Amino acid sequence: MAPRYYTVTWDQLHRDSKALAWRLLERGPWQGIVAITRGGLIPAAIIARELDCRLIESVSIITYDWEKRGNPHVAKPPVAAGDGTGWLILDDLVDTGTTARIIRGLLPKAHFATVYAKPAGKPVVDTFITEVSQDTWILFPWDTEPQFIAPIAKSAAK
Ligand SMILES: O=P(O)(O)OC[C@H]1O[C@H](OP(=O)(O)OP(=O)(O)O)[C@H](O)[C@@H]1O
Ligand code: HPA
Ligand SMILES: [Mg+2]
Repeated sequence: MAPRYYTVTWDQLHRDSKALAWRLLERGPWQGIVAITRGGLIPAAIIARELDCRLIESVSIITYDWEKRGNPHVAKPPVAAGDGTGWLILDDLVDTGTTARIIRGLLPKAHFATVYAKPAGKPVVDTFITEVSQDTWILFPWDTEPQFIAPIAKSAAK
């Protein structure tokens, strides 16, 4: 288990993805978007809407089984983006940078952007919005649900 968690709500993810879209607008125009499944799909949908981009390619790179990192495996390479010239690659976050390095190898000329970044991944991402510390695990809204939490007075008394 990670020492600390950073919980991201749907509202916050929407706001942060729109903030990323503003930054990326200045860097365009874009031929199309490459979404890294699965985590990149929702930021990619939000940003595609803001940038008025309708051409979406997907790449499937499997690196983690929950918090456990394994050997990265490209389950689906890009087919439509050439060497990446003019294309925008989107993922939810960059952590160790492993996934980013693989996608950069596949699409060396593309611009790589994420909503969140940890320090080890910053050198391999071109644009991001929010940085969290390396020992923080980001909990995305699709991994959580609202639930009862004990009042502070009760939990502090233990
Ligand atoms: O910088 P890294 O250390 O490579 O970590 C970042 C990657 O890990 C997560 O994907 P994951 O492999 O968990 O797959 P998922 O998107 O399908 O959940 C996340 O969505 C990034 O793609
Ligand atoms: O902090 C994280 N949160 C969710 N998925 C991840 N995959 C790598 N790091 C993370
Ligand atoms: Mg992913």
